[in-house]
Amino acid sequence: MIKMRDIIREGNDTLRAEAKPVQFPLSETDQKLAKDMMEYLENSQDPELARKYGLRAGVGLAAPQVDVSKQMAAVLVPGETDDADPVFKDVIINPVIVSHSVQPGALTEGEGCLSVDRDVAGYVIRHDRITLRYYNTAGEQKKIRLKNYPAIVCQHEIDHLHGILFYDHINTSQPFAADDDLVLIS
Ligand SMILES: CC(C)(C)[C@H](NC(=O)Nc1cc(F)cc(F)c1)C(=O)N(CC(=O)NO)CC1CCCC1
Ligand SMILES: [Zn+2]
Repeated sequence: MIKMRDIIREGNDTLRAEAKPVQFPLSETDQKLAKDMMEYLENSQDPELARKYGLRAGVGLAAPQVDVSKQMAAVLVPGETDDADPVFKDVIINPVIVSHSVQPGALTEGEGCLSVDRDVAGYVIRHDRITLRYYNTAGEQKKIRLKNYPAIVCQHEIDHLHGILFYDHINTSQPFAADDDLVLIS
């Protein structure tokens, strides 16, 4: 199972590398990686297991964060209540944002990252809505439209595949600058 010690932190060059596209059909190794990454998110969102193994509760994890420079990321956005279905759950492979809203969106609380052990305040300016094309582990091509929180999570993970970290999108001189059409997502 993936533990916090397997997650690389700022300073590790893999976090700033351009990840390689994944080949299909998935190798045994890549299948296991996809499974392990999703299992990390599931375990980390279970308070008992998170405490037992010292896991930070995560909604997304990209392969470069476990030092594998491949275009693969697990996303698990939970539903409102414990028994509700997840809002979005999949391993996105070779993802491409094929279109997006002109309108920007940002989390009101800013962002953090499993690979960044410090707080960086400010609005992380992203697209409020995206159309995402990706392959799942079965090699099926998917095309989905996401908005608000799930859209933010997927953009955060896709950034990791291109060596981009969340604070690269924060306005350094005015971290909380917001033009009037910015959608603030809570
Ligand atoms: C960095 C961390 C604070 C752990 C962040 N979690 C989070 O924002 N809240 C959260 C956690 C849950 F488990 C369930 C839930 F609904 C909300 C996160 O997982 N990430 C993922 C990451 O670092 N991927 O590389 C950072 C988020 C910032 C915006 C999108 C992803
Ligand atoms: Zn991250």
